[in-house]
Amino acid sequence: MGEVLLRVEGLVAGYAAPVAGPLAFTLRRGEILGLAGPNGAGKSTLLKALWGGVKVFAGQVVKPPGVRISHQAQGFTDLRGVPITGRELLALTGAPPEGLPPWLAERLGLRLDRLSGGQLQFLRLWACLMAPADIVLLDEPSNNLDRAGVDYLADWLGRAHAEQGIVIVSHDPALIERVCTRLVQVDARGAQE
Ligand SMILES: Nc1ncnc2c1ncn2[C@@H]1O[C@H](COP(=O)(O)OP(=O)(O)OP(=O)(O)O)[C@@H](O)[C@H]1O
Repeated sequence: MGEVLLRVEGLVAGYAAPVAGPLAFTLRRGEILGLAGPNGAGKSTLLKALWGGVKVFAGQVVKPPGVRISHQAQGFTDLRGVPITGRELLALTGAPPEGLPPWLAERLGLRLDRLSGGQLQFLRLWACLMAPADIVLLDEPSNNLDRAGVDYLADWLGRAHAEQGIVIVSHDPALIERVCTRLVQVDARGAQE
């Protein structure tokens, strides 16, 4: 069993008021954990709480010292007006381009606003997934991706995650089924492993 990267205990999170939890799970290196549940159950909020992006009302998130987290949020912090290329975006997060699908590798020299929505989504995912982080949090990674993109992502996750612990929120049951080593159900009444 891999080293424990994250221990989540009785986590209740939200904004002005609590909206999600309690959630409890342990994440180890080499695991891909899926957070599943209906719309509005609080999956994205709980994911953000894992790195401190929303308010924690109860419980705790325990990480060993020095553990680094990378988070790919739903939606996009709009960099398309900024004159940087895909290659420069990867350099910003420390993600190597080696291993990118050919249909994206050949466009790395283009400005971000020259990429399609799906190409940009895959690039953002790669920038997050391949950054030097121990824990990777992915919120709806298959949004905007076509079948080839989802297949490439799923194959990559299936092969290359031994060094990391990954948490995925997704409405794509096929992706969850294919890549997750474990599932945690989130619902309005609470969430427990
Ligand atoms: N910035 C915010 N401020 C206040 N409430 C919010 C905010 N973002 C989300 N919420 C509320 O928190 C609750 C949980 O939302 P969240 O997006 O975490 O659920 P989810 O399970 O990820 O939903 P979905 O599957 O639809 O993406 C919802 O009731 C939502 O309206």
